[in-house]
Amino acid sequence: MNSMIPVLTIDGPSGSGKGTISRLVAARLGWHFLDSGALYRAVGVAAGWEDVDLADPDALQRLAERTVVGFRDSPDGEPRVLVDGVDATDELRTETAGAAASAIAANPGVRAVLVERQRAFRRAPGLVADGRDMGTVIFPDAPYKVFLTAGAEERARRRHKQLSEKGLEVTLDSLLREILARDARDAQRSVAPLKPAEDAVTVDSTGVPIDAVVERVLSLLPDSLRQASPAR
Ligand SMILES: Nc1ncnc2c1ncn2[C@@H]1O[C@H](COP(=O)(O)OP(=O)(O)O)[C@@H](O)[C@H]1O
Ligand SMILES: Nc1ccn([C@H]2C[C@H](O)[C@@H](COP(=O)(O)OP(=O)(O)O)O2)c(=O)n1
Repeated sequence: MNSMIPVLTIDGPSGSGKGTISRLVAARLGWHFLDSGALYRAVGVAAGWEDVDLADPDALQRLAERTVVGFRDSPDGEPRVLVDGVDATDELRTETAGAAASAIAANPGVRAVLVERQRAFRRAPGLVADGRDMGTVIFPDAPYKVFLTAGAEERARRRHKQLSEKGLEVTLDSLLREILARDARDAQRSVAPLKPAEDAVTVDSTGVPIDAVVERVLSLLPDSLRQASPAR
């Protein structure tokens, strides 16, 4: 039965390290990985391509229904994301796509379309799921839940470094403003707001190196699960 397959949820605000930590933990465990934000970002990018009005909830829901998102492994460990068959990985990682995703994600119709698609990622031997509502809405029965945080200035610095390394020039100030605006919108929306699940363990990664965060998260799982087996 699907509910027998273990899930580790990692929710938190932008730049807290969810994607990085989730991928590393999934690799250590030999589990699958769900980047749920990529699904919302893909609808945002598709809206730009098809000129769909972000303020039209029905049009957005229909767009979410027909947008096909695929993930393909890549040698650098960061999976490529295909939107309707087109590799849109670089476009998806921009702050413009993040802001569009955050706006779209407040739409209950869009969220409803994506629920079952996200649950389909739960496959043996296990799943690490990264997002905003993984522990609260999508996998409420997950046995392991983390709420990953870090101070807003540090998150903005991390994002700034990440984008600069990709050759994208954005000022630190504008990134901090965008991150704070996105935090507020994601936490204040009425449907599936960003908040820790009641049974989540909060991990503050401010000033904590990536490998130490990975170990902290892995320490929440029993030894028996920490024996890596290849993901299928
Ligand atoms: N604990 C950490 N310390 C320093 N940098 C980190 C840490 N965790 C993540 N990062 C870096 O911060 C950036 C944003 O991380 P990411 O995983 O994309 O966050 P999120 O998925 O929560 O938005 C990446 O460049 C990543 O390497
Ligand atoms: N499970 C999720 C995942 C993302 N979202 C929305 C809200 C976020 O601001 C955007 C983008 O999410 P994503 O995780 O890709 O963004 P960050 O990497 O944290 O900056 O999508 C959501 O509402 N629910």
